[in-house]
Amino acid sequence: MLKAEIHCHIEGAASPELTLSQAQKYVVDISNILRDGKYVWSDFAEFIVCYDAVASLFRTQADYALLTETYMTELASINTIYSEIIVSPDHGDRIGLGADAYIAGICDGIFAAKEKTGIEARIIVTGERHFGVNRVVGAAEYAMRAKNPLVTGFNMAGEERMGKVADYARAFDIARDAGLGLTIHAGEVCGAFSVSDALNIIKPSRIGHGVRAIEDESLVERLAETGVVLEVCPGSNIALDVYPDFQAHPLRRLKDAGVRVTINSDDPPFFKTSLAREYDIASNEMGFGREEIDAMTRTSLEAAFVDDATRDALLARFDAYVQTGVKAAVKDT
Ligand SMILES: Nc1ncnc2[nH]cnc12
Ligand SMILES: [Zn+2]
Repeated sequence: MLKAEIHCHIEGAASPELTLSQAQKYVVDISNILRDGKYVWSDFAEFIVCYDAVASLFRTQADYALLTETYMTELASINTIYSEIIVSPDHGDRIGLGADAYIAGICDGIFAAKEKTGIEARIIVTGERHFGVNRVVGAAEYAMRAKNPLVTGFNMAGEERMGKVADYARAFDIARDAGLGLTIHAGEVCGAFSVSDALNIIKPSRIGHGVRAIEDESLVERLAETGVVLEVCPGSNIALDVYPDFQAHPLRRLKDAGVRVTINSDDPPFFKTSLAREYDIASNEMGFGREEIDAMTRTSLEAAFVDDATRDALLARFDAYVQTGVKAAVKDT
C-alpha cells in the first residue's frame, strides 16, 4: 500500500538505538530518559522534557543528516512516497549548532534519501510554544529569511496549555506573508476551544491533531464545510492518554462526518509506533477499508505543502497505483 505522512517531528523520529549511540558519542548519561531500550516519560509534560533531552544529543549538521536520512529511508522501505517533517530551529540554536547548520543537515538527509529511494519530502518549521512567544516569532522570521525551497510550511508545537493562540498570531502572520503553508497543533491536550481559536485567529489549511474538535458538534460541521485537514496521529493520542483505546478514538466519527482526515505517526518511537503501524491500526483496530485508507493518503497529498507540479506528480503516481489495485481486484473476481 502506498503511504504518505504530513506530521512527524524529526527529533521524535530518533530511534532509542540512535539516541543511545549519540549519547555514547557525546558521553552523556541518559538513564533518566532511556531505560531498557525505551523512552521514559509518564505524561505530556514529561514527554516534552524527554523530547527536548533527545534533541540535545544531535549536535552537528552530520548528526541531523544521519537522523533524517535514517528516518526517510525507513519510510521509503514501507512504500511512503511523501513525508513532511516538523523541525524546530530552536533545537539547533539550543545546542549551539545554529539554525542554518541544523536545517542544512536535515536537507542533506532528505537529498540523500531521495537519491537512494525517490522519497519526496518537505520541511515544516515549527515554533515551540513552551519556549515562549518571542522564540515562536523568531522561528517564523527564520523560516521567512531562509528562503529554502524545502521549507514550505510553518507550525506551532509544544505545550498547548501555555498561553493563548492569539499570543502567537504575529508568528503566523509572518509565515503567511512569506507564502508558507500554515498548520498548528491544537485540540490534542486542550479541548475543542483550542481548535476554534486556531481556526478563528490563524486560519490554517490544516490542524495538527485537532481530534478533540469531536467535543463540539458545530465545530465538526465547520471543519467538514471548510475542508480544513486534520493531521491525525492515533497511536500518539493513545500513548499520551488523550483517549483510553482505539475504539474510543474519534477518527472514524470525524471521517464519517465529512472531515478531511489523514494518518500520521507524530513521534513514532516515543509512542511505540511507526507509520506502518498507524496504517495497520486504521485497518485492524479502527475498521477502515482499503479504499478509505487510500482516501486518507490521497488527502495528505492534496493538503501537502508543495508546489502544483510536485503535487500533480505525486497524485498521478498515487492514482496510478490505486487504479492498478482496482484492475487486479476486478481480475481476481
Ligand atoms: N504530540 C506533540 N504535541 C505537541 N508538541 C509536540 N512535539 C513533539 N510531539 C508533539
Ligand atoms: Zn506533533
